[in-house]
Amino acid sequence: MKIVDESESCEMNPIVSYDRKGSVKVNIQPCQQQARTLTHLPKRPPVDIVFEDLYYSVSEGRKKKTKTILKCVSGRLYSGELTAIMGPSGAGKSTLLNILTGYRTSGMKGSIKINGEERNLSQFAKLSAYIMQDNQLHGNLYVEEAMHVAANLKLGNEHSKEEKMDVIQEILETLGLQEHRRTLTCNLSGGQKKRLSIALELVNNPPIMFFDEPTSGLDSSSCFQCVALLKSLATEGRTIICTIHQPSARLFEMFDHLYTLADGQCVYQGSTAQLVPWLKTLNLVCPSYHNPASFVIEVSCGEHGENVKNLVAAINNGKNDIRTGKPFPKVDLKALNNANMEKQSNLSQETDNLLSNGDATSDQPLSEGSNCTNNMLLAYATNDIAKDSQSNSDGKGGVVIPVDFSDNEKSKCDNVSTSLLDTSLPLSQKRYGTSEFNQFWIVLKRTLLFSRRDWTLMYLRLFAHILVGFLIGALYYDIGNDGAKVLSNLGFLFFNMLFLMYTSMTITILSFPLEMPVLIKENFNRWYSLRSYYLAITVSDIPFQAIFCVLYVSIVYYLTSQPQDLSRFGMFLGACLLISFVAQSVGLVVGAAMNVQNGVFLAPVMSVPFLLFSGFFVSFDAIPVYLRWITYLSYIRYGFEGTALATYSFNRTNLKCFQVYCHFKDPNTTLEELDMKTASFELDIIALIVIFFFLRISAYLFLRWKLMSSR
Ligand SMILES: Nc1ncnc2c1ncn2[C@@H]1O[C@H](COP(=O)(O)OP(=O)(O)OP(=O)(O)O)[C@@H](O)[C@H]1O
Repeated sequence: MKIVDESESCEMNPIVSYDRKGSVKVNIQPCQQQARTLTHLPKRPPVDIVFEDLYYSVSEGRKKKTKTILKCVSGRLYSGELTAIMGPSGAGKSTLLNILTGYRTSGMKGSIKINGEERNLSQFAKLSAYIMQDNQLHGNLYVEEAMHVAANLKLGNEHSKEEKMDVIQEILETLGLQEHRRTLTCNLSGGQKKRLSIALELVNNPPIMFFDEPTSGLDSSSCFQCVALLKSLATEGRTIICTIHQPSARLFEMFDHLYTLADGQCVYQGSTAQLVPWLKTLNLVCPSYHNPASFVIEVSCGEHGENVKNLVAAINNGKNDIRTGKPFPKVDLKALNNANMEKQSNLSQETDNLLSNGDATSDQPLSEGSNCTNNMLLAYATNDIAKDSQSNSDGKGGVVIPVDFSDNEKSKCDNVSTSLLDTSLPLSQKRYGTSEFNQFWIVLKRTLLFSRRDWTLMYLRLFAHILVGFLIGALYYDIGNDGAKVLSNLGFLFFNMLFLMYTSMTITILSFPLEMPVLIKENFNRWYSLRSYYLAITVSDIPFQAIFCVLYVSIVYYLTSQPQDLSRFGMFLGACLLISFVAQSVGLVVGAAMNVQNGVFLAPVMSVPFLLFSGFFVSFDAIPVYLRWITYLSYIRYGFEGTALATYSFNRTNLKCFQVYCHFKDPNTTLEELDMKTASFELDIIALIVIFFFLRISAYLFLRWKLMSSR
């Protein structure tokens, strides 16, 4: 008999035995899943993280009141261990994770050490990967393609194609994604997406991996698979840190190390196995059959009384570490409670005094140069117990809590295999896995692949340009050489600008807002530089827009009987193409600077003044002097002027006249009427090119700013 539990891919081995009476007993024992190791991955060093007195605050509200989120927490996260950061909602788990990853840096004080050295953010970024909560994947890629993109970007040209294939193959097999390699990412289940997110980051074997709520949205079986995967990554010598809400007892047991936060302070740090015994020493008895993870959250929420202060003090706000095989720090509970009560009453008075002065709040920031110990006074004034533990630890407050923070000895899991890892931290690693040109090329190919996959939009654009082209051609049919229909022809020229402007602009407004979450993740995890990404994205749509524009212009130019002269057609087309590209750039700027709602509203509205001052509605002379500067900014004006000059300037012969009198028979009359007699086509083109580059650079700067401000 063989029972296969597919959900966990683990065979169950039945052991059949017979008792004395001859009846059959079947014991089903779950087999140990064969731990697969990733052998093809590049070797990386094991990394331990120690953080001390981490303080983080944000400004809030109109009065810019400071809100303290992390209150001088300390902790240690070791390689080879799977660490869970737990705590009630709003305790500061994600904030701590964001700070440890280096994703958040402003407003933070304290020290973070990597293998005993102060963290160098740039160096650290090369060693770590941050897998965010929402998987942030490109839905239009097959699993295999997504892996190839990651491998090409992260492993660069130093590894051959075969080596990359081996790495991809091995990771996909290890993570159980091999059979889904030809599945589109958008069709993967939640658990598979999570595994793919991990697989993508595993390509360059980061020794530290951070996960924000890796089990959120997964069923219990997928949760188990996910945590089992994290555990196996840790067992291979990596430092795996994840935030998790409230794991089941089964999941909880799989973690090696637990770091629990409550209201921005550490209430427990140590082995998961030691949690219950440790809490017991503080008179917090976890009932039998009660999930220890739930119990510690309940305690942190205050459901079992006011224990948070005691816990923070006992664990010295993360400076103590409760480790299996090590004696507990000594805690004099009675003295601790007395000290708390005494200080509570003293502090209500202190708090009142401080608050009545009007400038001290619980969320007071640390002043420059001050340290956490100084700040404790303020924290203290608002019932923060952290200082108590510090003063107590030196034996003056009646509570004896040995601080073993300087103790670098640690008990690693016995089953950790660090054979895959080099032990030295590489000092001169490149910032990215491959050159910026390669990054540009890979991202460009990926973007073109998206366009190929999502042909609906391309067909729509093609259809719109051809349909509108024929519609305009029919409406203004054969008017281009008719002296009596010059005003209508000018209307046609203006409509061209309008149509090309809107079709180009609306497409690009959404480019960045839709890509932003993936961009944030990939850029933060050092897949590529923003410059390479930006160039690839902005270049990728230019050929399509050019083709659509050429098609549209050819149709309308021919049907409306504009001058049948190749050079005039070239000039006309040139001005139209530039208008398209400039309008694309406007869309990119708006998309980079604003969110979707504001952008979609503002981009067309912002274009209205440029349309008004294009020279079609009011000639330059008729515009009030103080408003004339707007015409210089109006790219529509340059486009309109360019097409008008291509049509009527350059010594065009008189138009045909089928009526008694045609006022605009002479093209010069039209140019005089438009105030374009002295206008220069070359200047119009130069102005459009300058505006194009100005907008493209602005879009890049806005995007960079948005990327920074999102962190
Ligand atoms: N930029 C910010 N401005 C104001 N408050 C913030 C900001 N970022 C975080 N906070 C506050 O800090 C506290 C901790 O937030 P954080 O997201 O770290 O909590 P969490 O423990 O991860 O919660 P959850 O489990 O619900 O995700 C919350 O009260 C949150 O409102």
